Amino acid sequence: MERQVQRLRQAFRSGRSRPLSFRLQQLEALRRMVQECEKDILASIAADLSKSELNAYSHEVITILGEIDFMLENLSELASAKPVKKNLLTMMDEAYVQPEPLGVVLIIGAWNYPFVLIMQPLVGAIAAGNAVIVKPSELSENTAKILAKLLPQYLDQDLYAVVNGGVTETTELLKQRFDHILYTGNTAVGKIVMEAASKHLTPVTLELGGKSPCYIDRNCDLDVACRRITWGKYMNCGQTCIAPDYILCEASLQDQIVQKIKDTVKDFYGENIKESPDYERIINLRHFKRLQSLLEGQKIAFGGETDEVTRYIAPTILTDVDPNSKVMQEEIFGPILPIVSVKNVDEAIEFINDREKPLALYVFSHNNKLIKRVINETSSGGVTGNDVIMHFTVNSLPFGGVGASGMGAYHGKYSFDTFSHQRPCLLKGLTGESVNKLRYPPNSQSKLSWAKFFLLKRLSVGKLSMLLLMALVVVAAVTVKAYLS
Ligand SMILES: NC(=O)c1ccc[n+]([C@@H]2O[C@H](COP(=O)([O-])OP(=O)(O)OC[C@H]3O[C@@H](n4cnc5c(N)ncnc54)[C@H](O)[C@@H]3O)[C@@H](O)[C@H]2O)c1
Ligand SMILES: CCCCCCCCCC=O
Repeated sequence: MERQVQRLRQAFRSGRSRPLSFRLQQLEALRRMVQECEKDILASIAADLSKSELNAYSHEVITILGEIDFMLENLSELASAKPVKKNLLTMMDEAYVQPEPLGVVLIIGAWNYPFVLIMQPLVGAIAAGNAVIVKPSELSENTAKILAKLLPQYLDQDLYAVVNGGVTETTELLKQRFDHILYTGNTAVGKIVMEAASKHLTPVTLELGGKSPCYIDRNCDLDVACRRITWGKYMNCGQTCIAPDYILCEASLQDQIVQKIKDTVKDFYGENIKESPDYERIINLRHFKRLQSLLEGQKIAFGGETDEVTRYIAPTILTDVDPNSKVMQEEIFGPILPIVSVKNVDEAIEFINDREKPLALYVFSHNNKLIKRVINETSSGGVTGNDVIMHFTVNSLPFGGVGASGMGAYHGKYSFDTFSHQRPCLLKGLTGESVNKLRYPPNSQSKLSWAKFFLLKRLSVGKLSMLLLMALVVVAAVTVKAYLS
């Protein structure tokens, strides 16, 4: 591992990854890879998650093609130096922020969207000019293998590498020195990653999980709300980091919600859900058993059927759920949807604020003021009002958690920024020593007064030019008057 990281660092130091032309060429190669190898990529995702290839395309490949296109279109603007406002002392100088690559970065992905969670940060890291090691999840082994096979065929091999493996390999990898680590996965491992990174003072982006609440207001189109929730909850068999984890609503809405979700499940997946190409399976036996145990002692209003051999768990709804029960203590990450009753929106807000900050928050209501109130009085990684999941798809929005659901963000411009250092640059000339005397010893009261004038007066360059122009006009008027008289 050490040698591999060193090899990448050497290639980074050669400066090869920096020119925009090189970055664009690598991003184009990445796009070619996705297009030319689409069949193999889809087959791998499909095999890992018992997913149809159509769903593999719409859940994962579309996002990546969109992200690559965004970077290709916007890279030159993102990477350009941004001039900044100056003060009176620096008005003759050049001041700007120059984004620069961080160096060698590590991207660790999770299994539930195994292609997106490696490729989307990789696009940002390449765009920002870094060397990159990606470590796909060992649980989605087919996608891990295809990434290890394809990426070196399309990308510069000295700058970009794939390391496959499980805990042992990742632990070894984390001993190395990186310039940034972006990790996606559960909170417990997030802490391990952060601790390892701290040994080298390496900054981290942690894309973690949590229980994302979904509040349904009485004043709401329940048909639409339930259709959207059904889609977001049972997509990928509930194994989505921003799936609505549980519903909060007034007790009187509970039965209607159950009925409407039940009807939608039938519309989406048919009478025999097991036969539906759109309904996935649980990733492994450990997660299957964990999910089964969450059903124990619960009132199952819908679903609940399980099949260990195929790791099938039916779309399930639990009603009258006790907030202290096990299903409400951990992120569900499966197709089980508890409904917890609250008296009103005040109680919903209190319920959310009594718990860790979630990765996503959903509110359904016709009342925009109520939606805004819930947003203003709670905190979460992201929010979608009157829908679920969709904020993930807008790459002009930063995607990430807050508090226990993570730190930092990526997607689009935010990926570029995450993998860049915003370097402040001030370029002065070698003249102007008379003004500089103000800061050289010996200090005096009068120097301090001048320094205060120059540094604290809220005089922008614009205002100063206006003042100079006015002074010029006055001088010209006086001169003309003197000439005429
Ligand atoms: N915020 C997001 O974007 C996002 C996206 C997907 C998943 N998630 C969250 O991830 C969780 C599910 O993922 P998971 O953790 O089961 O995925 P996982 O098991 O694939 O683990 C994630 C990564 O951590 C590595 N890893 C596991 N144990 C390790 C250890 N002891 N030391 C070092 N590395 C280790 C794995 O090899 C893998 O690459 C859920 O909580 C979900 O909400 C978050
Ligand atoms: C069109 C919907 C795409 C949804 C992709 C969701 C990815 C979530 C990543 C976290 O698990």
